[in-house]
Amino acid sequence: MSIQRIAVIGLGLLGGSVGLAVGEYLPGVASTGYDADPAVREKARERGLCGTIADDPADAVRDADLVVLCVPVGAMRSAASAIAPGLSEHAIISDVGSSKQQVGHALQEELPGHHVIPAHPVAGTEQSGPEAGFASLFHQRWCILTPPEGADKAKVAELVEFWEALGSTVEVMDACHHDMVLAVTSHIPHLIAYTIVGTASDLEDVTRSEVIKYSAGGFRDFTRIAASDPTMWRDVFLHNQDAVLEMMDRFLGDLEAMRAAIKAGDGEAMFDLFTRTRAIRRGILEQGQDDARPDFGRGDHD
Ligand SMILES: NC(=O)C1=CN([C@@H]2O[C@H](COP(=O)(O)OP(=O)(O)OC[C@H]3O[C@@H](n4cnc5c(N)ncnc54)[C@H](O)[C@@H]3O)[C@@H](O)[C@H]2O)C=CC1
Ligand SMILES: O=C(O)C(=O)Cc1ccc(O)cc1
Repeated sequence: MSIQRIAVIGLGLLGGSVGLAVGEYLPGVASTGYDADPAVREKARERGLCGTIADDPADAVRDADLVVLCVPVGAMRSAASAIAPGLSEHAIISDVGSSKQQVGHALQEELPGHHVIPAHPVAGTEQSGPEAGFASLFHQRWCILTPPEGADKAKVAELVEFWEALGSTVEVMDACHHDMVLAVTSHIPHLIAYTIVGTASDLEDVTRSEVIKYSAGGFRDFTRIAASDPTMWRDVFLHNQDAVLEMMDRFLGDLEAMRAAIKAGDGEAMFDLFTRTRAIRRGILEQGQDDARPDFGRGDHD
């Protein structure tokens, strides 16, 4: 592995997991971490999330071969600007942000002449903060790289090797395509969960307490997703606006069609859709991609 020193900026769920995974699966690689919040830096030292925790962003990235920005997508630009004075010319600057087009542009604008290769490990939980990370988060998960046109192929290969060492399978994709796919598979599902849980909590008192009491079913799964970090998700919707709006319009059209089917008593339309969606779920399980691992997201991974 040509990457010998890495820097992790932002030490929450993703940054903490990257730091712990490097310690576990790349023990020869030196890691330095930095977080803008001093309380997070303190917790990161306590948990040993990285070999060293720096108190200054430019110091954190000095001599690093790879810098991974693990901050909310709305903070990527300022994090990039803060590390700029310490960056080596040869360093790869990457990130883990959930949306890619705007993040990629922000990083390239802030760091002209540097090797910017955005990435998105499609791996996470509803938890956040420096206590939430665990080394195996990226095992058997996709990591999508969205290198800009003209990116150095050798640097892309180094980043592929890094994510594979952490247990991921890497796919290279255009950033615009990434944002469209993730809008429908991740961003809109989160929006639906936030909305349905909000709708339930707006019900009158008696019904609301019943919703909580009987939430062993599908609603319970929505409450897990709706417990996800508000800052992170606000930023995703602010920075993947076009793709989310496009996919949302399609979804609202389909929801409207189901409303019409229910109103018309059209059981066949319902049965057809439910049969199709059941086949999709079975396909996911056959590929071994079910995220509902018994210990998934319960914070007991250390
Ligand atoms: N939570 C998840 O399941 C997943 C999140 N992501 C992406 O990973 C990134 C981080 O998410 P999480 O780790 O979940 O969030 P988190 O809230 O657990 O951690 C983010 C950390 O960044 C720090 N931070 C904020 N601005 C900063 C700055 N300018 N400089 C240095 N530190 C700063 C915060 O203090 C916080 O400790 C986001 O871009 C998110 O979209 C990607 C895959 C999964
Ligand atoms: O907790 C869940 O179910 C998730 O979907 C985690 C997740 C959140 C954001 C991402 O960009 C990728 C994965």
